[in-house]
Amino acid sequence: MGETSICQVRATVMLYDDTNKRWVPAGSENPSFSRVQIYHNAAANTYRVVGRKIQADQQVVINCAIIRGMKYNQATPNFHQWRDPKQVWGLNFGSKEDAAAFAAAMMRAIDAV
Ligand SMILES: CC(=O)N[C@@H](Cc1ccccc1Cl)C(=O)N1CCC[C@]12C=C[C@@H]1CC[C@@H](C(=O)N3CCC[C@@H]4C=C[C@H]5CC[C@@H](C(=O)O)N5C(=O)[C@H]43)N1C2=O
Repeated sequence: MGETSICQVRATVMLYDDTNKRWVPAGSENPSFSRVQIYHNAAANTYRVVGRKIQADQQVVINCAIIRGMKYNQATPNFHQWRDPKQVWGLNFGSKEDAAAFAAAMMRAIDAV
């Protein structure tokens, strides 16, 4: 057990390719939706963002720790982004409601770690 999901949304997970200054879909060439969740490990009080492709292979396309002091940027109502030590992640949400729910859970997690 160990981890509980505190939110689940649909989003296309993007990575910023700093070399070519462009966003690329995580996990494959063509953008497609993933089920993105925030997991909480109560024992360790850690949180992470995990996303799996919704289509067949359930490929994990993001597995990113939420760290203290992380800045979560709600660039538009549908596109939010943040930096981890290695790269910049972007989420293109399926709906503004999903975006708002994810942002609320993300900001709770950032405040809690
Ligand atoms: C200080 C810092 O780190 N700043 C970061 C942001 C940040 C601030 C604070 C805390 C954390 C972070 Cl991460 C920063 O500015 N970053 C992070 C890497 C990329 C970027 C740099 C330049 C470009 C210019 C344009 C802008 C951009 O990317 N978009 C505009 C807003 C939504 C727009 C929406 C969707 C995506 C889907 C594809 C592309 C498109 O719509 O076709 N696109 C966009 O074009 C998207 N950029 C960025 O966000």
